[in-house]
Amino acid sequence: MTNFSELNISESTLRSVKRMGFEEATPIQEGTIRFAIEGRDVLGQAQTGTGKTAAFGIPLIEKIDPKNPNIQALVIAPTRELAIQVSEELYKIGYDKRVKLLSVYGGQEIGRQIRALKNRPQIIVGTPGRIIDHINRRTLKLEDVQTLVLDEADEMLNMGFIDDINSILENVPAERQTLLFSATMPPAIRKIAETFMRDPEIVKIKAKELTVDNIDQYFVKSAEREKFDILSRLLNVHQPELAIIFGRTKRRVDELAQALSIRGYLAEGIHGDLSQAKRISVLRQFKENKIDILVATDVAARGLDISGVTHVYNFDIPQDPESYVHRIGRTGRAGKSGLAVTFVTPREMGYLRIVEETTKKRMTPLRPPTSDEALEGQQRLAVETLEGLIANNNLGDYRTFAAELLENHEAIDVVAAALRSLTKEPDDTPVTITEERPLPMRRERSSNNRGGGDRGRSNRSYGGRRDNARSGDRRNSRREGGRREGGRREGGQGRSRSPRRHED
Ligand SMILES: Nc1ncnc2c1ncn2[C@@H]1O[C@H](COP(=O)(O)OP(=O)(O)OP(=O)(O)O)[C@@H](O)[C@H]1O
Ligand SMILES: [Mg+2]
Repeated sequence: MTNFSELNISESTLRSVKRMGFEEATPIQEGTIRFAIEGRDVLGQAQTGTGKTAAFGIPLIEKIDPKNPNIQALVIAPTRELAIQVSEELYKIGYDKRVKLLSVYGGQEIGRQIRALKNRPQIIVGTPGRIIDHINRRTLKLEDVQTLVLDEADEMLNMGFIDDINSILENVPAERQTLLFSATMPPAIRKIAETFMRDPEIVKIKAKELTVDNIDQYFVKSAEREKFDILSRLLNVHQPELAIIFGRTKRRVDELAQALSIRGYLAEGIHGDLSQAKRISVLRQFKENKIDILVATDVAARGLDISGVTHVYNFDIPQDPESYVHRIGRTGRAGKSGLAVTFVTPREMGYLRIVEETTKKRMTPLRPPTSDEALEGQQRLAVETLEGLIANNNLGDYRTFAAELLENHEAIDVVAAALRSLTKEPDDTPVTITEERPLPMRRERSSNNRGGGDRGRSNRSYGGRRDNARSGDRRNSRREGGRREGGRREGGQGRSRSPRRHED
């Protein structure tokens, strides 16, 4: 591990990085920052959640000349959410240097952007379509751009932005530095590198697997129509602090989000058909923990960095392994642990094997919890809640009523009733989930070389218990509109929690 101070970074940026809580550079940062600061073109590949944003963000900020009021750097990101996220991170890195930046993306009123552009930002972060729009309107002057960044390059290709990128590049000086970052490196990215970059330094953080080790990966084989009930039970057993559920289509996302809400979970969906304001507000609620579950399509969640996502559920198995890597990469970020569960219908098992071959990691089969186990998960949560309240020793007047109850009833009945009132019992309210057609049949490949890195654990029945044991800092008061207040840490000390409610 390298300290940032060994990377030839200015004092002001060092201060910012320190303020952001970064102690040491991650491998991709260590590998790329030096070259990028020297002015070399860099192609960086590293697993999801390993700090690629700062890997280009730090050298980019370093290169900005504060006295030059022109646009000196252009960062292209595939989606609005990512453009916002990247610009927020760049803002933090450039804070001490007082770098001016602006993000431009579709859906935002263009007139406002044009006015903001007149404030002379030095860095532009934007989505391809809107950048081109501004180029055509001549509201974006790119003659002075010295650094060009393509973030999430693989996704931009998937989204068919190649022509847009080509035409943006025609408007950026040829004498420039190009930084390209991606979590996966399909051949098309290499081709881009050959076309757009000058003798790039290729920094590939070798990982045994494409996915990080701190994500436990499971799969559930299930008929399409049983998926939702299994999902609800899993949620009750796992009790995720923050979860993202991926669906294959927009309709799927809408239906899932609604069905989960009907069953009493704090869930919202995001996908490309929602207005930009709605998407941003849903994301904000999720980041602020006002909702527990984000239901999303691939595109809507790509690259999002939301700290504290503990669980990812692939309600539909993704069509290609790269999407799988990106999806589950929303958890297990910055060294934290995470859990991923992929639903797969029997016909789709071939896809699962292809994912495993690509990630070189086997998924552990997960037995769907029974409804009794799901109930037990909720009961355990109620027990923890009570224990937390007791540990807090803040029961004041309740003692009088407790004594009254105990005079008339058996102690065990009183406690059982208290637990029952705190337990979210299985909810069978009918919901509508339209059946999705399975992916086209794909024959399973031979499985004799399936990397068995995970084999030793495959007899574990399911992830719930284990996860229960480590989720000491999850919140307990969900879904109950504030009835739950206490909780217990793994080690037994209680601590208070503020009640939460669904704020719509
Ligand atoms: N050196 C560091 N020390 C601690 N945390 C860091 C460091 N660098 C980045 N982080 C944090 O790690 C998280 C993940 O970083 P980032 O979003 O840049 O990952 P990424 O590699 O771009 O992932 P993805 O492939 O999913 O886009 C962020 O919250 C970021 O602030
Ligand atoms: Mg990223």
